Amino acid sequence: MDKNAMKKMAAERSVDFVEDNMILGLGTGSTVVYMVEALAKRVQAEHLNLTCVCTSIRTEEQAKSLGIPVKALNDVDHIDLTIDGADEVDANFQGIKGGGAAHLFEKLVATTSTRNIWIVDQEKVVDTIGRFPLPVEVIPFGSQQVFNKMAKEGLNPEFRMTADGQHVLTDSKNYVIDLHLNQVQHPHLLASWLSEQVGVVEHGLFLDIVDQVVVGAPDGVKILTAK
Ligand SMILES: O=C(CO)[C@H](O)[C@H](O)COP(=O)(O)O
Repeated sequence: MDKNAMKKMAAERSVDFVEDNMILGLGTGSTVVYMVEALAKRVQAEHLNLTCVCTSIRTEEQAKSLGIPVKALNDVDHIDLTIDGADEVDANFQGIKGGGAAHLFEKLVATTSTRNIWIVDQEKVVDTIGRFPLPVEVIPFGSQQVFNKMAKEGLNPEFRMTADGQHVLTDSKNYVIDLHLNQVQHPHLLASWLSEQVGVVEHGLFLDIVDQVVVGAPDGVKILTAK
């Protein structure tokens, strides 16, 4: 089955968890695009009263264009539920995000949220995270020095560039360094090391954050719940 079809299945199922009057976090990425479309249909059909907090300019534009009410993270006092995509997730519900360079806002919204649901296709459920390059957002000033430290640690860093050779910029106008690790055996240790580096704004290790994972697979949608 095509990967996008599996993403769409998971995305459409995930909006069943949305309840009237919720403050809802909306993630970023191609799976989230399907989720926002499905959400807009429910809002319209059931006249749901929702307040949504978006994790990127892209998601905010889509939500607004479909008539979904949006507020800034600073303007809400809590978030009930956040639905987001992910790049990889293991059996312990530890994951990697940031393939769309939105992990800083995504982590802020996720850690404000009472509950977090990820929507993925089955290929993203892995034994050990790290095959997907780990995104790290860094400020442009001195980023080459941060890169050099990562290289010295054996983390195989690579600046994320556009097709025409420019640095990919996050919504906060920062750079992204992708770490080619192949596998992350000790995610908490790596997360601590990265967080200690001056110039690092946020990394894409999302540890102990997600509560449920909605997985699109050829034989249907599976809902995994954290132990
Ligand atoms: O973390 C993210 C963006 O920063 C995305 O949620 C993640 O990259 C998954 O994207 P997609 O749904 O397009 O596969």
